[in-house]
Amino acid sequence: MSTHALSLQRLHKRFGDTVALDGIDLTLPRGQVLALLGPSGCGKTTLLRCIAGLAEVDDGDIHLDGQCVAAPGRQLSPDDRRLGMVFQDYALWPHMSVYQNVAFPLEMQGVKANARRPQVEWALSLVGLIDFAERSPGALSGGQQQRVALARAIVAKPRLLLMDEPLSNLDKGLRENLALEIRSLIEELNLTAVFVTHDQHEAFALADRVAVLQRGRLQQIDSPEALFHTPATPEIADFVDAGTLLEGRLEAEGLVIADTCLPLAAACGHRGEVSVLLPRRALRLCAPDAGQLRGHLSGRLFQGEHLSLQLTLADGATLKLHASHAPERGCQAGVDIDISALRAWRDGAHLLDLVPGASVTASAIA
Ligand SMILES: Nc1ncnc2c1ncn2[C@@H]1O[C@H](COP(=O)(O)OP(=O)(O)OP(=O)(O)O)[C@@H](O)[C@H]1O
Repeated sequence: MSTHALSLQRLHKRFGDTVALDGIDLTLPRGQVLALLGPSGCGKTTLLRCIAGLAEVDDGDIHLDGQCVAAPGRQLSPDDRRLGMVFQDYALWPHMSVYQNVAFPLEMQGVKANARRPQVEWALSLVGLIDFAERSPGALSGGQQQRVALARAIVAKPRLLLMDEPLSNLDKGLRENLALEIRSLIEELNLTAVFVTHDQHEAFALADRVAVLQRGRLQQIDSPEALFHTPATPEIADFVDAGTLLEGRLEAEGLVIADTCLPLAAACGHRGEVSVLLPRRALRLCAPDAGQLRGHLSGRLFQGEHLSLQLTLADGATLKLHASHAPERGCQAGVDIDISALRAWRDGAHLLDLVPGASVTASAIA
């Protein structure tokens, strides 16, 4: 039997001329949570719908626990896939009580009323809503309604939990709390889950692994930490807000960014235009004349644990960095760069080795 709860091979899906999924391959081990992350229109909802059985694949196949549930000419119905689903807009039945909503999947499976009760009570207790069983969904807050949807999704002990933007209708504080609750529920029940989001914070908070989709293709699949610290392309770096992206140039003398040459400790084979990622952790605020780059503080946001800063350089480029102290907005400041933490690509996709660990001093280009 397959060790993977979910396995997708060469998945293709078109809508007329639009290629929604363009050859997706991925596997998900049992007990893991996978986020499908990407910009609007990248294909993440289509992928979730194909897994759920709500859309048919054109090519490729989908296996759940080693069982083929979708392939050209083979399409197991959603009910036969034994999945739990949570939708962005909760999708609760307004004319049914909370209890009846949660009991519904069991009823569909033909579980007798007296056998349903302990399972429904178990699911409602898990989401902290046992005292709300007789209420109608309309008499609950958004967060409570999403918990009911979660209880309904897990009540029949699905082999895979699918969630479509489960937190996006909730306000920030509630989103964080519910993310923590969902995460601990998933761990407690050892569930395998796939969820769709366009918000990297939601993906990072809930997932063990994050799959980034762009234009129907899987661009990178990694842990949240690896995705954030080692994005595979500038586009992904930009999407997960991994720092500042600048256009630069590799020359014999070193890496040129914002008219400043950062000498590399050893030569990098490539010469020419590059995209450079400067993660916040690579930039340290210092006195105006002490760093390799200098500019004025154009943004300064107090965020509790740190200040979130923007430093605009003479050429108009703006660096994003964090600091614990900073002068007021408008003041001049310098930035010290840890070149070993930078990433650079040529042609927008080919990662270059910038010689990690180099310690640099900068020289201005005339
Ligand atoms: N039923 C449909 N008919 C025609 N085109 C569709 C259909 N469903 C999706 N598409 C197209 O397929 C592509 C992928 O859509 P999909 O909804 O999967 O993207 P998404 O990443 O979930 O976007 P969003 O975050 O905006 O929901 C888009 O170009 C979309 O317009």
